[in-house]
Amino acid sequence: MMNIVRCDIEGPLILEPEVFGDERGFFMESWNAEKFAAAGLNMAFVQDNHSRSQEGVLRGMHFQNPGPQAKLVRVVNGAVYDVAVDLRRSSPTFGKWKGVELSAANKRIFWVPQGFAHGFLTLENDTDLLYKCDAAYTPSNEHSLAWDDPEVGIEWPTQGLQIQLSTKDREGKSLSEVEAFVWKS
Ligand SMILES: Cc1cn([C@H]2C[C@H](O)[C@@H](COP(=O)(O)OP(=O)(O)O[C@H]3O[C@@H](C)C(=O)[C@@H](O)[C@H]3O)O2)c(=O)[nH]c1=O
Repeated sequence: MMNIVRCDIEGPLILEPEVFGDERGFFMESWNAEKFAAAGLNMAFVQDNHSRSQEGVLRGMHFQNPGPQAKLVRVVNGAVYDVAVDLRRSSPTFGKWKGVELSAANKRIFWVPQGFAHGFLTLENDTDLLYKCDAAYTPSNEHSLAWDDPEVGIEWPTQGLQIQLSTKDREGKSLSEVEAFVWKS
């Protein structure tokens, strides 16, 4: 049985799949349409992504609008601190964030619904992060919320890490600047 942990923000979920270990290694279902639908995750994925990052890489906080993407995120090598920021304009938790450690060891899967900005900080070298998306990548609709926006105030576990950002993410915007682009529902 998969364990489902709800968050204090309505929407994101932490999924803890059942892991079957034996002398060969382990087996787990990382996605099962019927079982995940029973948990309310009833969607058609259209894209699977894989990124590898070195320790201290911070990618985010990204969102698309129009064309919002829900994401099902997991780590198969290494570890990340993964964060979702609620950018649903009419949500009572607009601007609030949820962070969770995802690792090859804990095998947690993070469900980030549509209308959230998503990003992560890599805690180990050669961290492989896989995620499924329910809408295609459309770069012209993509926006970057600054990872360190003081109004959002994400508490990143940066201690001892040399943070590396893409050019795009160094130019991330503040919450008030991206507010014009967020999902209205
Ligand atoms: C995201 C993406 C990128 N690309 C290309 C564009 C670019 O040349 C190269 C690297 O893109 P980026 O710098 O945007 O990659 P990255 O910073 O890893 O972007 C990702 O960050 C995480 C936090 C997310 O949530 C994702 O949705 C996505 O935005 O890959 C695609 O072809 N398809 C895609 O779906």
